[in-house]
Amino acid sequence: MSDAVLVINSGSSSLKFGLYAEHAGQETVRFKGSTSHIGAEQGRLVLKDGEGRQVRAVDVRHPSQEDAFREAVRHLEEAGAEQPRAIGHRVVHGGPRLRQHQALTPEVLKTLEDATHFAPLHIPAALTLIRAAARRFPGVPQFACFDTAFHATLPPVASTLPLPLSVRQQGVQRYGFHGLSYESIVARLAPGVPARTVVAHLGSGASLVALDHGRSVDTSMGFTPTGGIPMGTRTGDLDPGVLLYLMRVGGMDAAALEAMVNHDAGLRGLSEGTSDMQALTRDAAAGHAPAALAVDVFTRGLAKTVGAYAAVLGGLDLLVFTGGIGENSATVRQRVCATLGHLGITLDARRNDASAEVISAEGSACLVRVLPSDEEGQLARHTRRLLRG
Ligand SMILES: Nc1ncnc2c1ncn2[C@@H]1O[C@H](COP(=O)(O)OP(=O)(O)O)[C@@H](O)[C@H]1O
Ligand SMILES: CC(=O)OP(=O)(O)O
Ligand SMILES: [Mg+2]
Repeated sequence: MSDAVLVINSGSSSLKFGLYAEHAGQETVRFKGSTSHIGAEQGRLVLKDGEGRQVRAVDVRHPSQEDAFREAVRHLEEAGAEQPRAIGHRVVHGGPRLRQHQALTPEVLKTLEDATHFAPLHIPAALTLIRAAARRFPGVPQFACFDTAFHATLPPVASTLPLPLSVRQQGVQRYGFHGLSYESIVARLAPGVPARTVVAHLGSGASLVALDHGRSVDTSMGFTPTGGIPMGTRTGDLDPGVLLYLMRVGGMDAAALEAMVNHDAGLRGLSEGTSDMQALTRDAAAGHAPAALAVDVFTRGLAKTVGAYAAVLGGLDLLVFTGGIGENSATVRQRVCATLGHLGITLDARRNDASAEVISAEGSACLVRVLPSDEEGQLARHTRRLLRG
């Protein structure tokens, strides 16, 4: 029987997946793929083999995550992938009772179902994928890895929201997300994780974490992945008075507000068009004022959070950029770092333009790095560990 582990990372608009085998105690990629723009008119499915060679690249239209999953499995099989021994799912939010990576038993599934109101955008999608995978691979054990698990180390001063006790007792608190991504960065830096590190995960969803010797001590997303810094289509933190105003004066109900703050806001709302950072930085450079404003609001939110976390950590030794924007946008990194000179950050422009692994200048008091997020590798490691019990 194969020892392959299939991992499924469903994000807000993409599905990333991978098949991993174990060689000399290390998880190695057999295949890795992604499908983008789920729900949009046109997306793209890309599949690569273990050597990074592209074995598939096709235009696709996937109305839902389930369609994307079915197609991903079809392409994997056509490319010669073996049947998985176990399946690991990234689950963004498990609510207050599911914070540890674990086997998906019927009880755990029920607990996840009961937590739907904690993350109505994420939990139903995760449940759909788990059920689709169970139908497609009957009898193959499945495991859930939660984005929130990494943030179990948040001290009460960071996890507590300033709300009455009766509300806090319901589990309304800061959970924090992108935990698998942060953990992959810590693993990459180990054993030399500097004492005072900030990681900025900048993808469709974006958040930052303050790491004290590699442990999460503060993070920008809160009760849901809608909070924190402004994102592609999400507001990030917002004066609660705005929501009350829109309910009273705009007549908006919970569903309308949920759609607005998650899908029509952030870069998309500011630019009155796209949420794609690559297009926005290009349009901003060409003098398009709404695009320039969108980039400015995004980078200012980022810089302010890095500054706040330097205060929490008592200084900063290392700043890491990761995620689609963090790994690719020299403009965003340059804008953020330009306002952080007082923390001892100096960028090397050439290295930044090349997205080199170290982009700070020689002699910069704070190191700045660009590192790839490896949520899938982290999923594979956890899944195999859990499979072995
Ligand atoms: N060269 C680039 N310059 C700027 N932004 C980029 C570039 N390449 C990708 N991005 C941005 O990365 C984001 C997607 O990041 P990713 O981490 O893949 O997202 P997801 O959260 O869906 O996993 C998009 O907003 C896209 O615009
Ligand atoms: C937590 C979250 O926002 O996930 P993603 O960035 O994958 O949408
Ligand atoms: Mg993501």
